[in-house]
Amino acid sequence: MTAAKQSITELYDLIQSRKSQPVSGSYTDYLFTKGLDKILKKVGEESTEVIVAAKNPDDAAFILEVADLTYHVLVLMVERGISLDQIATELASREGKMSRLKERDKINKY
Ligand SMILES: N=c1c2ncn([C@@H]3O[C@H](COP(=O)(O)OP(=O)(O)OP(=O)(O)O)[C@@H](O)[C@H]3O)c2ncn1[C@@H]1O[C@H](COP(=O)(O)O)[C@@H](O)[C@H]1O
Repeated sequence: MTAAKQSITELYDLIQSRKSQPVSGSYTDYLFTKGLDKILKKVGEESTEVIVAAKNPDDAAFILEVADLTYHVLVLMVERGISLDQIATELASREGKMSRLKERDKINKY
């Protein structure tokens, strides 16, 4: 497993454990206690921050905002009971579909 895959999986598992075994004072626990609307608000805010940072040449700021958004999306997935494997399966199912669509577009051009 690559470092990126491993760290996302580990973070997802940690977030999931915060849901099943709440740790008082934990930010993740705070989000789960507040509930879905609060998590959605954070995902919205963090998405906007990613958009703003992407327009700035400062890579460090952009990376920080993408990391914040990633964390909050993982919290949202755990809240909704969606696993990383379910997302991976959906992405994998597009592989063939996307190349078929590209082929169809090529054919339609001529
Ligand atoms: N990756 C993160 C992470 N990214 C961002 N954040 C928190 O997200 C918040 C975003 O900052 P904001 O200023 O937007 O929000 P805020 O004003 O602090 O809070 P709000 O009142 O707006 O909700 C900060 O408090 C960050 O600490 C995170 N909090 C936790 N994690 C990871 O989650 C794991 C579990 O953390 P705890 O649940 O806190 O133990 C740890 O390993 C952390 O690495």
